[in-house]
Amino acid sequence: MGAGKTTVGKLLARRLYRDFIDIDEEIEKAFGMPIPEIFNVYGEQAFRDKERELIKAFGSQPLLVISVGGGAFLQEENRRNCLANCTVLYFDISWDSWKERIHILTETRPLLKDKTLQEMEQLFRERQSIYAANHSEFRVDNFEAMDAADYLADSLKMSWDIHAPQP
Ligand SMILES: Nc1ncnc2c1ncn2[C@@H]1O[C@H](COP(=O)(O)OP(=O)(O)O)[C@@H](O)[C@H]1O
Ligand SMILES: O=C(O)C1=C[C@@H](OP(=O)(O)O)[C@@H](O)[C@H](O)C1
Ligand SMILES: [Mg+2]
Repeated sequence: MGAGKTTVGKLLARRLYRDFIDIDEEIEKAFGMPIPEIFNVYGEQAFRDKERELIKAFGSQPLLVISVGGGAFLQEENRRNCLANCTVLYFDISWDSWKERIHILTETRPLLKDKTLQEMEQLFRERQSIYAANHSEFRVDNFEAMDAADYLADSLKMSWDIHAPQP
């Protein structure tokens, strides 16, 4: 969480002339309230169930750029659906860079609320092996959001050119 998936995803979609879907935003629309409130009122499991349902629905639609929340890949079904139907880009960020962003994340990410820095680091490191299930990794540390979107759009276009079926 906080690696820039939503921010960069939105910009990338524009560069690729595709619609952008943020699964968290869709979950908020479905419950009619922001994520911290969903966690408070309905609990994390209800959030995860809706997340799974929406990833399955949007993930099978073509020509979208989709941002999923940082916890989505903890569910095997989400990993399976995304890897089968989508090109999965992992936004990798170093602990040192991420640490600098924590203060802008804590209000809106319930999983970071009331955690010590040490507990956050543990969560951060535990999750890295789960994110190894991807098609391509992108180290975000040294990129401004616009530059990240430019870089990813160019890389994707180049790989589509290379892998396009020959006439
Ligand atoms: N490349 C970047 N450089 C610096 N700050 C960024 C970058 N990408 C996103 N941010 C900032 O980090 C915060 C989290 O970004 P967000 O796109 O919501 O991440 P995610 O969807 O991965 O949780 C936002 O305040 C955003 O403005
Ligand atoms: O990592 C997580 O478990 C979560 C990440 C958040 O999305 P971002 O990765 O977009 O912050 C959001 O889905 C929710 O707060 C839970
Ligand atoms: Mg996001």
